[in-house]
This record gives sequence, C-alpha cells and structure tokens, in this order.
Amino acid sequence: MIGLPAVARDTYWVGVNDHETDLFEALWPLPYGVSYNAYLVVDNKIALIDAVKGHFLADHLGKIRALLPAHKSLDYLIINHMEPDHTGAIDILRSVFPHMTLVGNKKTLEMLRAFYGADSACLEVGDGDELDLGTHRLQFHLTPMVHWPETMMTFDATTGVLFSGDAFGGFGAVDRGLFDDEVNLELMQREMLRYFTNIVARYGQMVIKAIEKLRPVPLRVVAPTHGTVWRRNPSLPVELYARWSAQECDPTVAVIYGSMYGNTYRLVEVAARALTERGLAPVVHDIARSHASHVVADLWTCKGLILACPTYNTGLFPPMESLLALLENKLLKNRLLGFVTSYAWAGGARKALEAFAQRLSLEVVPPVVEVKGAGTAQDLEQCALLAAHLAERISS
Ligand SMILES: Cc1cc2nc3c(=O)[nH]c(=O)nc-3n(C[C@H](O)[C@H](O)[C@H](O)COP(=O)(O)O)c2cc1C
Repeated sequence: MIGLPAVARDTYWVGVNDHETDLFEALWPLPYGVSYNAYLVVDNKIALIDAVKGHFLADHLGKIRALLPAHKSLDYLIINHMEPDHTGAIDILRSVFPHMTLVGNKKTLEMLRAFYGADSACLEVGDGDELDLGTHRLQFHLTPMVHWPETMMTFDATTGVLFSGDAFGGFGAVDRGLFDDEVNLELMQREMLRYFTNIVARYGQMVIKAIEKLRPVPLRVVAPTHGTVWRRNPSLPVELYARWSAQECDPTVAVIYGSMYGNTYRLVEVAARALTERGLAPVVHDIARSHASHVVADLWTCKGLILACPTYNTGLFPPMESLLALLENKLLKNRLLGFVTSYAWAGGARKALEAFAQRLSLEVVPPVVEVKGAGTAQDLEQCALLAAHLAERISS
C-alpha cells in the first residue's frame, strides 16, 4: 500500500500520527505531534508488533487490512508494552481478528487482564523465547521497568530489526519522514531527549541494564513505538539513551529562574552575562513561562544549574517548587548547583533550595546569593562571582 514504508523485508510500519493530542499523558505538550508506531511482519504467520491508541483504531486497521494477503488474518499481536497508547486498540482488534493470539510475558498478561479482560487466546513468553513465523524468527528480550514492569523488546533474528517498545523513542510525528536518513535529525533528537527526560529518565538504571543485555544482539534497525526508525545509524539512539540514562553531562550551564517583580531576575541577568563572558552562554528559562518538559530536557545535559527564585509564602516560588519535585522524582545526579534567591522579611527559599541539594547529594557552588529586596551592587558582584566559580568548576 502506498504510504506504508517497509522497515525491512516483509516488515511494514502500520502506526499512526497523532496531531490531535495536545498533552501526552495529559502532561507533556506535543508541538510536533507524536506517532504510535506499530509494525506488521507478513510471513506464513502474520504478526502485528504493538498496536496504537484506541482513538486511532480506524487508521491503524485500514493499514493492516491493506497489507493482509487475501484470506489471511492476524495470527499474533506481540505486546512489548501495555501502556494504553499502544494497546488501546486491542479490544476492537481482537474482535476483528478473533483467532489472533496475544503474545506477552507473565506481567504483560496480568496487565492485559486488568485493562481489557481475559477473553482472548494468549501465549506467555519468557526471556530468550522465540516465535517462528515461517522465515522470520522473533526473539523476546525481557527489559523490565523501561519504564513499566512488563516492558520487553522483540528482535527479528531474520532481518535484524529490534522492536524496542518505548526505549529509544521520541516525540514528533513521523509524517515528515519515518527513517533517520529522512528527517531533520537535530529536531527529532531534541524531541527524543524531551521524550526520554519526561517519560523514561527516572528509570535510567533500568535502561542501562537493558542496553547491556542487548549488546550481543546484532541489530540492524531500531524500531521504537514512538518517533524515528533508525536504519542508517541504529547505534545512535542506543548511545544517546545510554548517555542520558547515565546522566553524563556537557560542560554547559542552565539558568532556571522565577521572578514576580524582577528582583531575582536582575541578579540572574548578571550571572548569565558573566557565564557568557566566560564562553559558557547558558540556556535560560523562566520557569513560570517555559513548560517544565522543555526545561527538564534542556537542563538534562548541563553540568551546571543555577536555580533562582524568590521566597513565596515561606518557601519556594511555586513553579520552582514543582520543577524541583520533578527533578527529584527523576533522581537527578552529577550536577553542580548555584543558588540565587530574594526575599522581603524572613526568607525561606534558600533553605528549601539547600534542602533539595542535600536530599539529592548535589554539590552547591558558593557563594549562595540571598538578597533582601532588590539587592545591592555587592549582591550583583556576588552573582558574577558565583558564575565565575561555576565556570571554573565546569571547565576544570
Ligand atoms: C505572594 C508573595 C509571598 C511572599 N512570601 C514571602 C515570604 O514568605 N517571606 C519573605 O521573606 N518574602 C516573601 N515575599 C517577598 C518576595 O520574596 C520578595 O519581594 C522578593 O524580592 C520578590 O522577588 P522577585 O521580584 O524576583 O519576585 C513574598 C512576596 C509575594 C508577592
């Protein structure tokens, strides 16, 4: 069928592009949309590998039907991941293809019953098990907690395609190109980092384990459930996910601030300028206006973070408080922090920032700049000094 790219021999993309959902997981903006990638392997037996979100069933089903040989039906649905953006279509799919067997591991099948009831034929597979489709041999690799407990990957030993589930995935619809040799890689990598940081990052250690486990697999194509399919450079998404999971950083700085009346901002401006003069032009975000999904993605690869905000009702300015909660949930590590705060009477933000650093065992680079009101010329000098110290530490 026209418009259904072949990922490998007998293997077709039957996913859908979603430009309708504003917020992925009702949380994360999708300026470039998102794709739910699913794949059909047409062999003696026909296997659908992952499905799509329920709303997009008609589109998905149309693509599957266009590829099914006459008088053939789906034999298997391989479920690499139970999250509803890949399984929402299951209920109807199994009524359209009543003889289809659902394939998953023990945890998948438990979840399947919980989400969609038990009325289908199921095949439970374990780590290393194979399913022979005729000429294609599918091997199952259990990779738990990337980012749900049942996550697994399916490797087609005949074509070298790794159907990796959410691992190595990214935001961004694939209607401007499905493959890594067709797309604006810079944009797709940014959206991939945003997907990684917002969806998967907390489970970085499990991603690293999965990558280690997959090292011996001779993969030729990486086909995740979201975003770009990697056929020219299949090792790149693996390297990127490994690096982001390990929280390896670049020698760069992010300045994240909130400011109601400009007092904190005046201090931040000086620190940012001083960093720029040292060749470390920082990425700067106003946390009240930049969506946290962009902020977290942008700071993820920065070694240095300047966090700046006023005291608000004895604690942190609320958008900063929620950003720090997100970072704590993602088990942020390996960063150098700088703090800038302003207050009017008893303060509180500084204490909260220091408690955050302590809980995460992150080093705070001096001086901590804490200013009553607008701040004096000496306070501004302290900001420049903080920038200088941070720059020294990062470059050393
Ligand atoms: C709603 C609100 C609550 C505040 N709560 C506190 C507080 O609990 N303790 C304090 O010392 N200052 C408090 N302040 C004062 C601010 O921290 C102070 O004015 C600061 O300079 C504001 O910085 P900004 O101009 O960067 O927003 C509060 C200000 C506002 C508007």
